[in-house]
Amino acid sequence: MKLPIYMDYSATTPVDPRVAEKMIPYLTEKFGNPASRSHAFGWEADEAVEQARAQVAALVNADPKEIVWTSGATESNNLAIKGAAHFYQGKGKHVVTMRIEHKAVLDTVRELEREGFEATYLDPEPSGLLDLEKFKASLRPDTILVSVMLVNNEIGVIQDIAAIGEICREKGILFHVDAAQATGKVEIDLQKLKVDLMSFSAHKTYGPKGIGALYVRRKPRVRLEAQMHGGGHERGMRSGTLPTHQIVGMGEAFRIAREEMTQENERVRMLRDRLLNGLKSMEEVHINGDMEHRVPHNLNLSFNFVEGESLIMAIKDVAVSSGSACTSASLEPSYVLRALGRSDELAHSSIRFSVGRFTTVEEVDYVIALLNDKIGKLRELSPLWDMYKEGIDLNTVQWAAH
Ligand SMILES: Cc1ncc(COP(=O)(O)O)c(C=O)c1O
Repeated sequence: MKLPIYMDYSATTPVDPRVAEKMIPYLTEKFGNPASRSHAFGWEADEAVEQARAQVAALVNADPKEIVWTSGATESNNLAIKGAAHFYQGKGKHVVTMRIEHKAVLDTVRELEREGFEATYLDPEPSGLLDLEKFKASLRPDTILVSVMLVNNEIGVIQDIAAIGEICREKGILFHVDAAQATGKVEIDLQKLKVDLMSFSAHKTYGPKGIGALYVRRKPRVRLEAQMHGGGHERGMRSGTLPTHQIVGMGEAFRIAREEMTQENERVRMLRDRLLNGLKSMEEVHINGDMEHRVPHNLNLSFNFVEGESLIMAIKDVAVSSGSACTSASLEPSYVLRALGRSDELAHSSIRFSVGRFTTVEEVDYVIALLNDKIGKLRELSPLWDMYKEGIDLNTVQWAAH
């Protein structure tokens, strides 16, 4: 078995070798600009772009004409939220989202607030799920847009976007969904869902980085104000020469996802559940987020009485994400876990494990053994752990002020 072990598939995935193989000719001999309408190089590239558009549309049961290429889910979220808010601002200036959205949504909504829009950030239930009654109560006559993610990147919880969409449609409010973490994990049927805008990214689904797409509903038609101005590509919604090789990669990655999703989810769920069983036999291990409404590859655990930074250092041969300060750009413990009502301590001691297509049983068993060993050792160094083991209620202890 090769070290380090990769268990951070929610951060990014390797490009599937089948995807890479399809991309290479479009970097070399098939290098034409898909916007060149007057010669065979352009036609060849354009054909590949349109085939990929159909492959992306097929995974989510959309019309290929509803797919707009972008540089990734960050750009798709920006285009959807700012594009819709700017276009429809005459109807109202209120936007609703959730506190556990990805920063690509939260910071975009904050930007709208700076422009004079108003925003409501809904808290999830402790499970991570949105309470539909609280959601309904947040809507106002001037609400023009709701943005709720399908799958949360930290805790893997799946929101009920079918129900949220019904409520939005009934009230004539546009509904945007960030589905960056959902493709290949969750069935998405845009013929059935009342979703108007949906963001996708290739690199979370075994495609290349730097390419994504935005679904823009045609019936009823959704309009957007462009955020990138130029040659009028993508029906004026997103200018810029299309990166054919990246697009071909995304198309092939989504084709594979559609074909292999059922078996892959089964295998990945088995690995995730094996990991959970091997870790939860330890004391004071807390699961973050609902386990029932959750993608099969994600596990987010807090290891009480262990400092997140020390744990990450102790298991440096295993690539995972931490809800703790020093491994992320911000100094705060995970805002997602805090929004679930987790204490700072538990948020700091959290680890997100995300397994995937190339994870093996051997790797899972190695990680289980390593964590059991290291957590045992780290806890031996913790005075709080000693007190807990002696049966002292830590909530009643008077700590000295510093
Ligand atoms: C839920 C979610 N939205 C958006 C993004 C940003 O996607 P991209 O890296 O394609 O810009 C990510 C990835 O980190 C994500 O997990």
